[in-house]
Amino acid sequence: MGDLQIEMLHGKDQESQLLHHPDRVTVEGLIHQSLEAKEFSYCPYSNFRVGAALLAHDDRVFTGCNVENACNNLGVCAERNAIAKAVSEGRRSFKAIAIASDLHDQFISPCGGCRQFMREVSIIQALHPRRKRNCLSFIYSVGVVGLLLLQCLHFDDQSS
Ligand SMILES: O=c1ccn([C@H]2C[C@H](O)[C@@H](CO)O2)c(=O)[nH]1
Ligand SMILES: [Zn+2]
Repeated sequence: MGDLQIEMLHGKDQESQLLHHPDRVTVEGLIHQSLEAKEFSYCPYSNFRVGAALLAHDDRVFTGCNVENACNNLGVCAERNAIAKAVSEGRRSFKAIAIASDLHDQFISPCGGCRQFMREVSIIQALHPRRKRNCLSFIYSVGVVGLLLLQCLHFDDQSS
């Protein structure tokens, strides 16, 4: 992890100035855990391993990997698994999520279903590790939650 590089993808918008930015140690730990979670990926159909590490507001980390199924549409993405684990253990408020794949020169971008899930729990900071010229770098993406999925389904008063 010594050669970790940080690239900012977004983050200059006004709302991102108000966000809590995890410190470097936290970010490195989160990325590391997403890479570990990737090792558990069950993906015999796509052979595309994904791991996610989700940082809750109380600093607990919940990991998830993609879990595929012979019945294709039952497969679950890593991000959604991590979110479901965290919510089922009482967390609803999050600081950031790291998402790792085996892609080399590109970072992974969550699918529409995961964006809808992220929208529900207001995840707006995503860390996308990628390997580039033999060193691990990642994109630090900060955005406005509504931009995860334009005009997505949401209800404003479902705080309970
Ligand atoms: O952000 C993503 C993108 C894809 N996948 C999974 C779904 C499927 O199992 C495999 C190929 O799309 O990767 C994730 O878990 N997260
Ligand atoms: Zn997804």
